[in-house]
Amino acid sequence: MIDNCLLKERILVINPGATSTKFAVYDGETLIIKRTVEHLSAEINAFVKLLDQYEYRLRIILKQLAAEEIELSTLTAIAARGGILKPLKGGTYEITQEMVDDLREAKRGEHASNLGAVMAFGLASLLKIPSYIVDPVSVDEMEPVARISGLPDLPRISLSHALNTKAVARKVAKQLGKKYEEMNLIVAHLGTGISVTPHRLGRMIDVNNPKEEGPLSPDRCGGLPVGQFLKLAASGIYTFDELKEILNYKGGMYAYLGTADIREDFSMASSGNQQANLILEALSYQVAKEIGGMATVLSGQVECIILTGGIAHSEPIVNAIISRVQFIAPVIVIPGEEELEALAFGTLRVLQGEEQAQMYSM
Ligand SMILES: Nc1ncnc2c1ncn2[C@@H]1O[C@H](COP(=O)(O)OP(=O)(O)OP(=O)(O)O)[C@@H](O)[C@H]1O
Ligand SMILES: CCCC(=O)O
Repeated sequence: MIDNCLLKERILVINPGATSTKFAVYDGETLIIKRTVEHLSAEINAFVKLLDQYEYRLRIILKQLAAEEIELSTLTAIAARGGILKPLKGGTYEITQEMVDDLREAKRGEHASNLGAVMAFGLASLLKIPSYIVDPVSVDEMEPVARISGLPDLPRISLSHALNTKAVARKVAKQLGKKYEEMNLIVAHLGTGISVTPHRLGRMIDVNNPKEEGPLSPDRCGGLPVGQFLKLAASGIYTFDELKEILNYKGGMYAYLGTADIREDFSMASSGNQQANLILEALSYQVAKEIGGMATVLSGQVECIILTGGIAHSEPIVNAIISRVQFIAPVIVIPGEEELEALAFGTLRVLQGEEQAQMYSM
């Protein structure tokens, strides 16, 4: 039964992705609507900068809410996936003008999620209601030792799928009758980017930043042989921007096979494409290797390994990873992501006074 006081809050949740905008409306903990609007690449690519998509994406949401007869005046808060902000510990943060300014400037880099807080704040300001982000991609709970890279000028950076990672970790802890803050576990988020995180007693104490480390993913290179990359960068074949695009959007599986959709790779492999087969094998091999490394971060004290994200729908990939890592700990598979729910629940915890919203400041 739903607690009556939960019904007082109606939250609009916004999660902008690279090629889609997902949004939902929750009454308390109850999902009212959930929609994913896929954007045509011709439309999205027409915008020079990511933040230029603000009105285009917001208009789509408003049109859909009107079609569903959800009055904007009934909303009591807006939640959005937080972007590449300054390093923050996990939790729910009130969106402020300062946060929006940082995201607009993309001081720490561009990412589709940078749009989330900007859209939420813009609409919430008009409606005179609060807006929040939860566990943004820049959650940084790394131990000092994990920050060391090998070159003082280049510290390792904590960027990850923190929102989904923490949400599934909490969910599994609950299923096991424990608290997230009492467990040691590893979460591998297998999406368009891949991040593998060891969680110690509720903190993400290390992680591979998918933009520059770890396994190859559908469209990111992950870690590269750095000497060879240096020669490539100095060769003049590519401009700086082209190299950046390769690292972030045209690397990984896409670079080898021309698609970031793993289902297409499987159909190529099943029609006899040996390269497709090898790259699929490499993906599970590299994910397993990363999980093994993160198990050492937890000194082998791993209660469970969670596989999540879109690729966790793929049985062959999941089975290949499990066969290599099951000696470490039991593996639990939670395909897809729970980001909209995590945003709604994180916001609800604040609105109901269970948790205090943290303030973002430089
Ligand atoms: N049902 C499915 N079966 C197999 N693979 C799937 C399925 N759904 C999605 N995928 C694969 O998952 C990958 C995308 O994962 P996901 O949708 O989690 O990424 P995203 O949300 O775009 O990015 P990210 O998770 O990095 O923020 C793609 O390679 C896609 O082919
Ligand atoms: C920026 C961290 C998450 C991702 O790679 O998409």
